[in-house]
Amino acid sequence: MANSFLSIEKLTQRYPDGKGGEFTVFENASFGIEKGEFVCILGHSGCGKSTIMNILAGLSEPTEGVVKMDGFAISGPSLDRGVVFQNYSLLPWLTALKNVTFGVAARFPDWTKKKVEDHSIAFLDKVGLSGDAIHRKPSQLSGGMRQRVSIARAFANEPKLLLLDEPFGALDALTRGTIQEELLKVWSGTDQTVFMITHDIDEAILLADRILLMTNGPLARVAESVEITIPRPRLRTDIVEHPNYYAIRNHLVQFLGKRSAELAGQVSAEGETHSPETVRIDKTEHAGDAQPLLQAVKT
Ligand SMILES: Nc1ncnc2c1ncn2[C@@H]1O[C@H](COP(=O)(O)OP(=O)(O)OP(=O)(O)O)[C@@H](O)[C@H]1O
Repeated sequence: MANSFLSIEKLTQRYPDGKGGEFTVFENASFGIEKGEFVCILGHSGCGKSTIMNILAGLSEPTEGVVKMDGFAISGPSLDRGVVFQNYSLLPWLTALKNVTFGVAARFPDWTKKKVEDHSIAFLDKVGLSGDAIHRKPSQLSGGMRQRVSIARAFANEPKLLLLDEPFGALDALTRGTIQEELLKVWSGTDQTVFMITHDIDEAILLADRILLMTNGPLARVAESVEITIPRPRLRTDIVEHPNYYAIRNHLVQFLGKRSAELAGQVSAEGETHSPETVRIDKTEHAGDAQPLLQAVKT
């Protein structure tokens, strides 16, 4: 894990409790993410998902612990790490295209104006935006179109790590479904690593290689790492037919409905590290007859 592309080592976050003391959001959390992986994190409100994401983005410092990317400790924001929030955060005075070229030109200062523009147009096209729409300002676009611009902008900058904080939270279900598939399309052609917060179990199964499950806070922990044993490319309409789909889904629902509370609030022993347990659920014939339906292996 310490050799992973992204290595989260003994991360602890405490905040003042407003009564002169402090409370611990999570303690000694340790996990790794490999290059090119798409990892989603699921957990109840307040368990510390956004706190972890802000630390990975370099927007805030943990109370203790370190995050390393490519072996180097993260400190402060960097163009190597792109963030997409739920509220789009586009520059309102620029067109959709200019919102993308703005970042690309900063990231690749040696490129000609034409190269920057062609590259940006190609990424907008991948998320289904072309023609007139790319010359409109954010206020003239729908919520779904704005979020497409945010995603195109983040991928066009080619950061090593993309952090997505509930990017589809504000969208209606139909738009959400289309953009999820566009996101997969734009990601699958790259070796970019994605870490995404979502509250939507089906979205996480569709998108992720692995889902990290957090117990409830305070004193939350990343308890499990559930492998999504459904081959890619995945389509929303097809994956529900896969023999592993409902087995994985039920496991996630059980965790969030029950075990996230049962496992919550455990104080660590001095110096203890909390690494998630790997959970692999495979009901396909390739899994082998002798294999149990659910394997839980400590990493
Ligand atoms: N700057 C801060 N000062 C004090 N407490 C904070 C601060 N930021 C977050 N918290 C607290 O830390 C805990 C974790 O917050 P965080 O936003 O990371 O949770 P979350 O899992 O992302 O929740 P949600 O799913 O609702 O977005 C919460 O109890 C929150 O109130």
